[in-house]
Amino acid sequence: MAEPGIWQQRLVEKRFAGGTLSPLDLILFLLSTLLIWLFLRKAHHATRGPLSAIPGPRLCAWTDLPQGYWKITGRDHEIMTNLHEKYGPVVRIGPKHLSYIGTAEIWADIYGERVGYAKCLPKDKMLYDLIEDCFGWKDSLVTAPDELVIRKLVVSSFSPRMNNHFEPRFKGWTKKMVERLVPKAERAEIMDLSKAFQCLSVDLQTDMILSVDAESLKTLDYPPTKIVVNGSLQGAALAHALRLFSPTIGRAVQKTIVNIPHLRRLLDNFASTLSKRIDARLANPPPTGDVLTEVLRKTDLSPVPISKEQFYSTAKILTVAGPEAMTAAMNTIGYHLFRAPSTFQTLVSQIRTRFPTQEDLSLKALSEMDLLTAVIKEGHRLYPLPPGILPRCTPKEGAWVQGVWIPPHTVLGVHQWATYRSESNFHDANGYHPERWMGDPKFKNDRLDCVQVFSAGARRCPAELFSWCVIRLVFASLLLNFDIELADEACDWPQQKSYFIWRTRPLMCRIRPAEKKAVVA
Ligand code: HEM
Repeated sequence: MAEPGIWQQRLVEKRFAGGTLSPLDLILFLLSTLLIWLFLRKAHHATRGPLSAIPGPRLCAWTDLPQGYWKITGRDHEIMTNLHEKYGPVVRIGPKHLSYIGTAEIWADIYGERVGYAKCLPKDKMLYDLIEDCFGWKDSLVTAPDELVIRKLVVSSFSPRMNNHFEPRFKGWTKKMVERLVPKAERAEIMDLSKAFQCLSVDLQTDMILSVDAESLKTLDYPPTKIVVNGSLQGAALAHALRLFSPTIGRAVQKTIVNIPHLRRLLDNFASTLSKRIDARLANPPPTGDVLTEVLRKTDLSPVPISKEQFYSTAKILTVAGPEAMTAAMNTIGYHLFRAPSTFQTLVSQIRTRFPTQEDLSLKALSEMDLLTAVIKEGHRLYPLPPGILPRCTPKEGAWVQGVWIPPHTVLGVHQWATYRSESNFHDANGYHPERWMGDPKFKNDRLDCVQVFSAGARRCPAELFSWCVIRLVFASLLLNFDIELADEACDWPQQKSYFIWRTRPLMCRIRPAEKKAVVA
């Protein structure tokens, strides 16, 4: 076949020679010129552009199709880890997409606050708008620009003072979880402990934020929120992949998916239940106060008004996103702890010695237990949420990362799974070793500060302290009251797929009353 340029030249020669250039010929000529120009531009960007020096699969420099495909497979975390092993700490995974193995400095460069231009790199709209579109959470804290006042209000609602204030409430809910598990333990049942984590998180957080009992622990089954989230994950990954390729097609597919009657009904019920709960809460302020009390109090003092829509969407996202993250965290912490008999036994004996009864558990005392802290950190490291990248976008001035100038409108981020499974950061990176967090000399070269499961900078998780308090209480309560072993059915737990967040597998465990039983007063 003749090259396109030669073919064009012939067309022009032939037509002009005969003096008969028809409108169709002219259109063909212009179209082919345009295509050639687009091709050359793409080729230049792929092979000579500013990102061309960064290694990666060749096809990725030309198109987003490979990374879109990886997202749909649910195996993005493993594929990316292999790519980093092959190409190094920075990989070009799309024409304008970069993935990094994190270090403390890289986290700060990408997610930290910057001086001189934007306060921090903005979130990539391709992903975050999708979350907003799917659930209709317009301008919530997650998608609002960073300087917005709403973030300050939410952060102050999760302050250390508020955590102390809420301690009795946290303890009340963990005790309720224990009470619900006692009959199962007495029958030595095999059960999905993940359901208990999810129910506790939903009930505790709905109570803490809206002073409403969501009643999930009553059934010990997944609440409707989980069904909606699980049902939407793969569809959202498909829409995201298509948006990378063509935002218009991606949006159209996403609209079709969310309008599938069954899913639409679930989403609508879910949205209206949440709205009704917020309305009811606003109509009847609770005497004891909750997160919303704090947000409302600060809103009154704020010089910048918060729109009703933003207020509602933020309250909704707090009651939904929180439990998902907490459940995923508790699943990985539990799974890894229960399959490490010696760590498990040591922690059990530390807890049962220090706290004779459930009532003796206290946040302060638990925060002093180094092994408990190490077990939580190691669980987070092995299955972080989200496992992939929290994508950020460089502004029109571009940005400097590790002394390298990254051009404008490049999407980049630290890949958590690849970072935490990298042997360059951790000795035996795939192994479970809580002792690496306790100064064991075997792990003296570990780069512990590259683990930032709550992210870093101005948009880091506002509920980190809260999450620590609740997770410590939950595990202390479980180990104090029950003997727990993983059931055979849990053997495929690690084969989880990730669609931005984990699609969690059941955590099947056999629970029995603790041999030296603690008193649930
Ligand atoms: C172990 C549990 C948790 C983990 C690992 C976690 C992790 C994270 C991460 C990595 C981010 C940054 C997301 C991004 O940049 O896109 C984030 C943001 C956020 N998290 Fe958490 N989170 C947890 C628990 C919670 C809980 C319990 C709540 C609410 C009650 C919560 C509310 C939020 C909100 C509202 C944001 C958005 C903040 C912003 O954009 O300014 N998280 N979280």
